Amino acid sequence: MHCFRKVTDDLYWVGASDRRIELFENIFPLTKGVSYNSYLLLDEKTVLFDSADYAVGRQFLENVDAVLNGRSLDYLIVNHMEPDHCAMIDELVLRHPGLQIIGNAKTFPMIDQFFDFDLEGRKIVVKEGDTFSSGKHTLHFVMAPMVHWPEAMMTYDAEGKILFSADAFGTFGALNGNIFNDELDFDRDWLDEARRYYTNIVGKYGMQVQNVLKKAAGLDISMICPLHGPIWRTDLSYIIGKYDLWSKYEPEEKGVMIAYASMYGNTENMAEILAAMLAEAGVKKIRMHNISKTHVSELISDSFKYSHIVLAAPTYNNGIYPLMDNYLEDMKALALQNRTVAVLGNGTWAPQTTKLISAKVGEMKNMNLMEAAVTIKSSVKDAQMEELKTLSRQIVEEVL
Ligand SMILES: Cc1cc2nc3c(=O)[nH]c(=O)nc-3n(C[C@H](O)[C@H](O)[C@H](O)COP(=O)(O)O)c2cc1C
Repeated sequence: MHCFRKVTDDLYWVGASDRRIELFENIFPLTKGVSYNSYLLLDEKTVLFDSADYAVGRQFLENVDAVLNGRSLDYLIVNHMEPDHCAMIDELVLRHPGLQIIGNAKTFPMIDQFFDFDLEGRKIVVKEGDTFSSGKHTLHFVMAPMVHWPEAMMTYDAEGKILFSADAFGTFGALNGNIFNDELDFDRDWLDEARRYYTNIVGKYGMQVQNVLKKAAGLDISMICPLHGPIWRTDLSYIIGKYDLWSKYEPEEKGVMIAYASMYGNTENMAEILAAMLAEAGVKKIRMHNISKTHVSELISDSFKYSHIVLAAPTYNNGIYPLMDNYLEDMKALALQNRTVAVLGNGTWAPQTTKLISAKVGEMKNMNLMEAAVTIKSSVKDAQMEELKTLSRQIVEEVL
């Protein structure tokens, strides 16, 4: 049975949520599930904006059928060809033989790659600035290349002042009946997952996001309909502001994230000592992670959030402890920049991590490596307490 919701007089949310999914993209743990949003416009012509993941296909189709209420589906706009939004295209074509598909020049080769149905006679190819009239509504197409796939685009409904933003402004998290941002407490319940979604999925493409934000600034937008998570119809500047910060790789908080790896507790002890020193000096925004227990997607999310990052790890077979190495590779791949980083290393016979971690951070863009790194041999002794005090003092001067 259907569970659609009305967005405006003639626009409906026909998406669905998945709370059974363990891993998004088979990588990212989802403790709160995810929603796949799809929107159906009942104008003189009927227009569907994107479809949904196969996992929620039945609910999605029931919602679409219920809103169509006997009408046929005339147009499908494919803003994004990632399978979590396009998996149902062939099913829609089967159910609505006259369906026309609107996409850009990069969309249709991908449809051919993912599906086997014949596109002949169904394609409407649009480019930047093109418009399409569904009756009362004029839809404008805004290309968003590499946010976060090459074919990504957005559709702007000038009458409703609505931006269908594809994956931009989306977040992890299933919807709970409430689909509008003013029906829930985004800052309290959603922001962390929104940041984790953005930084891990889109984070690498900050420059492309900046380009799209500039285009969006020229549009009169009163509602943003993303493909995941809540619809924005109030306080749009809040989420646009977050996207602006994240895509410029600017921290949200002046504070310290301490990410440590430790097998036997000695590197952990060094990290705890530094945290206590910072707290003693009045630093309130300190976030500690044992990276063996925290998923790397959360580490990335907090790395984007805080201004200062402390990395602590033991030496492992002359290299960096593997999970720390993986986290550093991810940080580099996602183009994190503009952070101040301090390194704490450990080793029992030939400590290498201080040097090796510093070298990896040095390969990243605009990273400020603090000189006051600390190396211990197996465990913290009095001499390193002094070095930790020096490092703590320097961090405190910058964050307070
Ligand atoms: C598999 C393995 C490989 C290691 N390789 C090195 C090494 O190459 N160089 C070194 O100095 N210590 C090496 N160590 C020792 C640890 O880095 C060292 O004991 C460190 O103090 C452990 O810190 P923790 O107490 O935080 O786990 C290795 C330890 C293990 C278990």
